[in-house]
Amino acid sequence: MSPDAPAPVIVAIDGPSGTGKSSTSRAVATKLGLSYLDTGAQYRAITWWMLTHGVDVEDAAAVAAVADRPEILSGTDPTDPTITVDGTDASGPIRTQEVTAAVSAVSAVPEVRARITELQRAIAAGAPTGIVVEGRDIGTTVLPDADLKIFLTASPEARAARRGGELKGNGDQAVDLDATREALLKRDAADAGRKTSPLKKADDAVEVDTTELTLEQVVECVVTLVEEKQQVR
Ligand SMILES: Nc1ncnc2c1ncn2[C@@H]1O[C@H](COP(=O)(O)OP(=O)(O)O)[C@@H](O)[C@H]1O
Ligand SMILES: Nc1ccn([C@H]2C[C@H](O)[C@@H](COP(=O)(O)OP(=O)(O)O)O2)c(=O)n1
Repeated sequence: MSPDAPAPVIVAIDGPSGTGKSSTSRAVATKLGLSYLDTGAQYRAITWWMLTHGVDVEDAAAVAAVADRPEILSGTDPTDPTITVDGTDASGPIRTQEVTAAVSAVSAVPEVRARITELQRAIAAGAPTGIVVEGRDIGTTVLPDADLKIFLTASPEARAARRGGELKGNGDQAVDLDATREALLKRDAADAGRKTSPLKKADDAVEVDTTELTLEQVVECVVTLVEEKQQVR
């Protein structure tokens, strides 16, 4: 790195499902020329591997025993994020309902978290200009020294409507918003209730309630906060 290149900036964005973490993180990273890491995709990828290898995802010991087996690679270009498992593109299969229903159980297993956390820290340390990392425990556990921590929230109704919009976009005509809302809340409860590294706002995170904000407004807000941090460094 040249002597006057700015130090890499590390941004952690956490929050429950449907609060806008992925869309916000990708847009902020693109605008600021940073790398991007979707840690939920990594937990989904290891869950998909468990399901396709016949591992009982409710059996924590069985999951722990093979947690180091899958090779998970994340591409960190925010305009084209990729994920492969043992060399196979997993971007489609990790979004199925089957994986969504199993991911909280798999990601609660400490050996899974240790493995994935190590990958995440290595990726963040290797990002040349810095990185936006989004998930549930980035500000609290993975990158506690991040330059900026954001915790996104939104009402369950707004989050269900956003997810419902995505399902409709995928061709699903009969989206039941109540069922979507219940499924989101159930996953939030599992993610916030687990022992190891639960979903939680870091004490020094800035909380942004996105219920009444457009995506553009949220992105603008986070970009401004990153730029403020960069100026004082
Ligand atoms: N502030 C917002 N207002 C309206 N829709 C939004 C907003 N932020 C995100 N969305 C939309 O909501 C959906 C879920 O957003 P996403 O970024 O995947 O959330 P998360 O990563 O927190 O689960 C996407 O379709 C996205 O375009
Ligand atoms: N840092 C993280 C990121 C995700 N997880 C787990 C818990 C989440 O329910 C799943 C899926 O995360 P993902 O961000 O893909 O979820 P949604 O986009 O909200 O559907 O992974 C986690 O335990 N820790």
